[in-house]
Amino acid sequence: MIMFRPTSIIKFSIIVHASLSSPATPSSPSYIKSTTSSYPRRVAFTSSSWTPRPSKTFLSASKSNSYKKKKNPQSSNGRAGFGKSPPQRSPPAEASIIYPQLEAQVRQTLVPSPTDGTNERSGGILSEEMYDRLEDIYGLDKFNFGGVGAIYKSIGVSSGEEEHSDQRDATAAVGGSGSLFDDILNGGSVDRDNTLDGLFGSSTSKKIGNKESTKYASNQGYDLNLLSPFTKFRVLHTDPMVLAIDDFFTPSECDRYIQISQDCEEKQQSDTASPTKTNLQPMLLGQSQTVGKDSRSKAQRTSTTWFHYYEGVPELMVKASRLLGLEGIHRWEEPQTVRYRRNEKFTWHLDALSPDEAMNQSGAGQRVATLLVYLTDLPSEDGGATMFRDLGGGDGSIPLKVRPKKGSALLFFPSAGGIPDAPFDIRTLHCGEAVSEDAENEKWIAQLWLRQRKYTPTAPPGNDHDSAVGAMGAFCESGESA
Ligand SMILES: O=C(O)CCC(=O)C(=O)O
Ligand SMILES: [Fe+2]
Repeated sequence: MIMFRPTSIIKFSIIVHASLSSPATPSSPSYIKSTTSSYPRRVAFTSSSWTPRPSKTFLSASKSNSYKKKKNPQSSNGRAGFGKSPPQRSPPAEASIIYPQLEAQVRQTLVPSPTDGTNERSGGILSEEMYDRLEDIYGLDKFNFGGVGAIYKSIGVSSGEEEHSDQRDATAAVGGSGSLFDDILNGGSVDRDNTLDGLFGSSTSKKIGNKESTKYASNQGYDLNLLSPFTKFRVLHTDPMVLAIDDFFTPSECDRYIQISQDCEEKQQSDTASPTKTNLQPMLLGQSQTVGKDSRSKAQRTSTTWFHYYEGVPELMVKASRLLGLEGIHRWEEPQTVRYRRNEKFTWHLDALSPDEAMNQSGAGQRVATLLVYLTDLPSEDGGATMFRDLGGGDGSIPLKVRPKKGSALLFFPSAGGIPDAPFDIRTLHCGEAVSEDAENEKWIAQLWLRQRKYTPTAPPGNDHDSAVGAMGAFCESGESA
């Protein structure tokens, strides 16, 4: 069965190989299960209530025009520039069966990264253009707010007057509207100029008052500005943007995340403890359970996932929020670690949620950013790369393969920036390549998804964002976890 039809852009009768990675509270108290047999189960999702309006232009294409005034990284080397068609691509056969090739119009919006720019090398500084794109397309106006030679964007918390993204999100979560997704689901219309604001929960129609701003700021309890800035960016793809941040985690941070996950596995296997807010033990989920409450999203991955208390992973919460320039952590889903043993993988999927899932879960909305941190190194012969089927690497190779590099983070945006009025960017179709049978290391990643608005965690039991403030504060002060 054809699962996704990019050809039907206009009447977007979506058939999604539905969200494959949405977390869920496990339905069974037995957290360890090895049910890999039903892979890959393909289930069509058809939303009759959701029919985006026709659209003639592509968001990224229209955004592209403004960048022509600036230094266009594509023009210098004769590669496809904004608005031009990249070379024809032949995606891997396996993915084409499930997800047909992108339609020509959509392919035109793929803008590969330059091969000769400084951003290609690890250690490069993110260019002004990239900051602009992060702000204009993805709504991140304080991205990384620093860096040697980069644009300094401080996250101020003292005035009480500044309108922060999370504060706006909090407003939206308690009744603010005007978001693209609200609009799509309600069958209304949305002004193109408001689309990005809505997408990222930053509707200006309901501004938050000074009083609430002050309260929010003073409750924060940690200062992200104390962290030294990230400096090692690689722009792996320009549009849609895929970034690597090579100085995200230290090797010891990587090791600690693996260790706490493994410890928990041992304890749960020997039935000596289960996760509680006191022991902060992460919760280990079985394979098929990692992918959602609903039957649409079963068993696409053969890896194992742990859900962590926010409080138990302050490094991740602090660094992720600092990278994206967020005031608070309330929009992050449950932090996760994932282990892929030899031969394990995660098949082609989109991280964006189906519209109904996005509107459930306490109105948290769509997944707007995926951040994953590689906790182990895997050389190319060992497999385990994150692969983007329709994006090209800097050398023109397809698919774009991101090799796991210990401590390096990968950031991309599953929903904004694609086809206007569609809640996900189908160009970000990706997978976790199988780890080779004889690979030296297992592949481990830590992972976070950012939602449009405040998210209510469901696991481990009693998990909540606010409890992490103390641990995050301690980490910000000392640069080390407590
Ligand atoms: O493991 C990877 O490289 C990708 C993981 C992923 O795409 C996901 O968990 O959604
Ligand atoms: Fe994914």
